[in-house]
Amino acid sequence: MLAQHGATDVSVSGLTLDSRQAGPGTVFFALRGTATDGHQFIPKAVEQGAAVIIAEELPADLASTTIYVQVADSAEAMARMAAEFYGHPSRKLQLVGVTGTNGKTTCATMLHKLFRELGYHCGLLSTVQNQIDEQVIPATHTTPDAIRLNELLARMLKAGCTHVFMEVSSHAVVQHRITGLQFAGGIFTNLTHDHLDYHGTFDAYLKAKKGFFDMLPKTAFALTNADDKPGPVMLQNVVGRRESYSLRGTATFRGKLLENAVHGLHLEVDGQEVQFRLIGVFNAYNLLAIYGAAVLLGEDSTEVLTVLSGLTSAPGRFEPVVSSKVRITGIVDYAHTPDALENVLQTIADIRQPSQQVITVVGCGGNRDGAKRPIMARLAAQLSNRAVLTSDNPRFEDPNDILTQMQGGVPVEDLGKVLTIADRREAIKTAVALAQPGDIVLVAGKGHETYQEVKGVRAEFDDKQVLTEMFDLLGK
Ligand SMILES: CC(=O)N[C@H]1[C@@H](OP(=O)(O)OP(=O)(O)OC[C@H]2O[C@@H](n3ccc(=O)[nH]c3=O)[C@H](O)[C@@H]2O)O[C@H](CO)[C@@H](O)[C@@H]1O[C@H](C)C(=O)N[C@@H](C)C(=O)N[C@H](CCC(=O)O)C(=O)O
Ligand SMILES: Nc1ncnc2c1ncn2[C@@H]1O[C@H](COP(=O)(O)OP(=O)(O)OP(=O)(O)O)[C@@H](O)[C@H]1O
Ligand SMILES: N[C@H](CCC[C@H](N)C(=O)O)C(=O)O
Ligand SMILES: [Mg+2]
Repeated sequence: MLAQHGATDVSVSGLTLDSRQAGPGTVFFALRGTATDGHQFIPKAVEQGAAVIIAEELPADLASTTIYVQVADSAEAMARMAAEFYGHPSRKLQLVGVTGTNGKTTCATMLHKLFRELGYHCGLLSTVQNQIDEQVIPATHTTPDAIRLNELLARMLKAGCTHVFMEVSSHAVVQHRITGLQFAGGIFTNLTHDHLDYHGTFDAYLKAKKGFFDMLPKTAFALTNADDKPGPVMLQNVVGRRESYSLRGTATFRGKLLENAVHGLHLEVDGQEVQFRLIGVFNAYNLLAIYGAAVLLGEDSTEVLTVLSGLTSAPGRFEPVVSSKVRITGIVDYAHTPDALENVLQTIADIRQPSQQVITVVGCGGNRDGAKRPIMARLAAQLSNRAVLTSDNPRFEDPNDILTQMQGGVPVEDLGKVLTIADRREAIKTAVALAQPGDIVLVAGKGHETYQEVKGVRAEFDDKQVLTEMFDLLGK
């Protein structure tokens, strides 16, 4: 705290970072955002009855009935106060965070399913949804802001949860959303190209992820992917227990790929042969991470593998869509980064029959990292027999501008394979019409999402539903 004006004792009814939510008795935190500066809204929060204002800079005119506290970093102060206000729920839970470019939702969701099957009450905080046991609480972010996060953890604790599995996005680390939490463990999946619009450089992105491991206490485990180049970096100077998993070399948890087939992965894990329902080498890594974390949390390795072998992945992650009306296999996948798209297309190449053609529908989100657009289009064109470039969530950008940037990445020799159709429904329809019996249509980028966001408006759109509709149409 740098300075304080006003009374020292006050009863607080709630915390908020948004002046529009401020009411009598609330504490309003003025945050410097990316679009606007919360300090501008201090008068509005006071007008709405906020009892306390926490800010990096105080206004010249101070209201006599309000307490003003000046701090060096409002976001950090908010996170610490939120943990305190909600009674530090993280200290009474086994809280495990998963970070990395890809695989967070898969690992967190499957850990939640696993621990439910093992008989625990547990919470989940993920991109797809938050959960208390099977009760679903909609999610707006991969990692909620510190106030919502601590509030959810407190609810989970009250509901009897012993374990909580959560995704830790790089935005969350930088914005102090997880500051003040006590983790029992941290998992690193991998680090590849994404979010460079926000972090500026790959190095800054790496540092953001590393920030999570640096805050782990001595009692926590830090479990990293030894086969991913930045993996070992995550463990540098970590005070917690340093653990790793690998498919290739020495590590705490070792796996060996025996078969990657259409019916699932066959792996040897710590000397035990297991058949899993998930497909793709990338999922072998996810499974090893989940297994390792469960063992580090004290579970029996054989029991963990037995339960894990029967589990399916998170919604919209390599999810098959089939119809009795046509002999085309649809796959809906949330691949929205170059690495994810390459992995998914490589997985399809590994498991398909030579006669099966692959038709890929893909777009890139607006108001997000533009540098990944030409790369994703190139990968779609090179690794598929046909590709239909389309819109993802254009947000506030012109869909045609995004598509022009994507087209720029298609190699000249692949141009003949590529169609561009801005309307996602039409794009899926065209891909299905191009497919011959036996072929595979991959619809990438939106996975579980049930909307398409255009100019701030979310219209209903579900890749799985549209694919099914198109299959039915073709089958008529
Ligand atoms: C880029 C980013 O992370 N933005 C987040 C950030 O918003 P911001 O910095 O843009 O906020 P701002 O609009 O500039 O406003 C600044 C402050 O003024 C306040 N304000 C604003 C208007 C007003 O009338 N009154 C008022 O008090 C705002 O509440 C805010 O506290 O802080 C907000 C409050 O926590 C978040 O909702 C918002 O997430 C936006 C919606 C978002 O799209 N975030 C994405 C990029 C994100 O966080 N993604 C990651 C996952 C990424 C991954 O896949 O790895 C995630 O964890 O979800
Ligand atoms: N371990 C992995 N390595 C590389 N790619 C992966 C891995 N796991 C999943 N993927 C791919 O990335 C996509 C997103 O996976 P998932 O949702 O689990 O990641 P995430 O890290 O939660 O993503 P987000 O940052 O958007 O929340 C999947 O649909 C799949 O294509
Ligand atoms: N967590 C990612 C999700 C991207 C999903 C994709 N469908 C898009 O809208 O760009 C992000 O916020 O960048
Ligand atoms: Mg996620």
